Amino acid sequence: MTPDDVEGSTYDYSGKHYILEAVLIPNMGHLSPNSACVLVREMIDYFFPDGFPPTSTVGMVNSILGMSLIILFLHYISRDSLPYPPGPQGYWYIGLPNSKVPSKKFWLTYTEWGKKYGDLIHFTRFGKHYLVLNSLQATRDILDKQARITSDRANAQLDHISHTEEITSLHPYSDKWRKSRRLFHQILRADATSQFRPIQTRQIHDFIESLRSSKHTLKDQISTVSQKIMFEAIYGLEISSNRDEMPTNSRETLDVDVGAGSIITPGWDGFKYIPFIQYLPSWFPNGQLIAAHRVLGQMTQDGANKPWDAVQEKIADGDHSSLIAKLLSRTDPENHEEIHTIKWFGATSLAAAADTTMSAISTFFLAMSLYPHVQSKGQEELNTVLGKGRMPTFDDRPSLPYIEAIFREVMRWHPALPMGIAHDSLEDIIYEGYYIPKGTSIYANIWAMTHDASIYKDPDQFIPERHLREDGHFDNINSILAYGFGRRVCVGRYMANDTIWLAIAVTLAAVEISGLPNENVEDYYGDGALW
Ligand code: HEM
Repeated sequence: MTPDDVEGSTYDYSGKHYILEAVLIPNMGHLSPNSACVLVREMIDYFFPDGFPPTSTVGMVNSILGMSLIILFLHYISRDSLPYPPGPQGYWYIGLPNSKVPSKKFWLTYTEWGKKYGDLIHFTRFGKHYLVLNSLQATRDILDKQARITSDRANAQLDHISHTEEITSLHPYSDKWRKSRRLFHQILRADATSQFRPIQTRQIHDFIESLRSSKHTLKDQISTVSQKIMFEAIYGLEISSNRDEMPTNSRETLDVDVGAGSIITPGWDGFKYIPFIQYLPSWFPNGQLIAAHRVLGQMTQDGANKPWDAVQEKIADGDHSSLIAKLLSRTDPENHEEIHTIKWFGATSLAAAADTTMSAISTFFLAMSLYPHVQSKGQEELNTVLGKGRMPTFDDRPSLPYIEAIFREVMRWHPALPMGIAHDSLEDIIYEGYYIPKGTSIYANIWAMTHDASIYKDPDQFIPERHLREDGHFDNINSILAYGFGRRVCVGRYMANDTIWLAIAVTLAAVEISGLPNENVEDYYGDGALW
């Protein structure tokens, strides 16, 4: 190789030592891809003069050193000489250690870190890059405007063991996701969700009855109504409570998922990227995580199979009334791919809807308990518009602006997924002079955005009035940040809007909320991401 092979280079190519020198110099952005290839080829020649694989011990040591340097070199040239966004520094390869990765109420920590690092916070874990976006502007620029390259989901070897990749919310950006999302859209788009309103109405009225008589905790009852709506709407199945075998299964699946490195907590899935981790024996540090993924895999499968089998039994008995049965009746029985999509549409609906809906309704109860004057104002509006004793219906929604404002404030005050679900980047991104490498997990800190004091005065206070405008209009429902961004925005948001709005309106019309019974307020506004 001659100096001409490397464009604009100032190196002395008289000996092979230039390779080491080049590798150790971080700013390699001036190299063209061609020149980089030539350099890598030269490095291979240098470290493997007798060919590959090496036959002696010295050759083996040489090759390990050589491969490490080549990887380091490729890493540096891909940075295009721009810095990563600022963020907490970790150790080589390990990146940020466990003890430094926020796990409890992590959205608060990232909001606090934003004061030090700014709107973009970057860190690494085991070679995986993480980026937290603390401002709406940066989120719109990266997740909305660049949605074509920021709509992937992380997918590691362990996700095959846990089968979580079968859940639509966790599908990589692929044809499989597109097909599944199309099915969701067909059933849950704005003008289709009214089909579920009779179910939502009946279940929410039953919930009010249970509030008066049930011995279960309030949280259990809220969880029950959230799950009952989904089981009936999708599978046509009646469950008795959230402690039934089927829903408990989906609840526990989520718990195990969080423990096993869920992608709703930035950095916690980092260990999944340790090379060959799926082959570690269980006695090895982190080896138990593989076992946890196997358990998760069984639970994920059960969560999909049990309601599916129950529907098949109903179909065999001649009952074709459920949504799943209707979808199957339109599908060629030989089209196994389509049937698989329908099956996992059901499982995803349960997993994605139940706890998010529960979180929002719990937040409403907490707010009414802490802000009794808001409750009174809501009840006054209901009495004035509907007359005392009449239960609100979906048709009343446009004439109840204060109830609408309470709903909007619930969604702002404590979003169910305060940092959404990570979007992974499919290409390198340069933003505001920073380099965001391909494969970065990008989190929108929704909580930081809905608590931005420059937009929401006294953001920690529950103030529905902030949503009331003089012209009487509300922002489009799609502006609710709690539903996420870009092409992965929550596809169930219209159904969620209906359930949560009706639960708020009917509860206010029917019961007085005064202090939360027998439970710690923190249970409603707790450490978990979902509630
Ligand atoms: C309070 C209620 C809800 C909230 C706050 C919520 C929030 C979210 C968020 C933040 C995401 C991730 C968006 C992103 O990646 O940027 C999401 C995705 C999703 N949600 Fe919801 N959700 C709710 C209810 C529901 C319901 C009722 C359903 C279904 C019936 C549902 C189905 C889904 C699905 C399938 C996805 C994955 C979309 C995709 O990856 O393409 N959600 N949701």
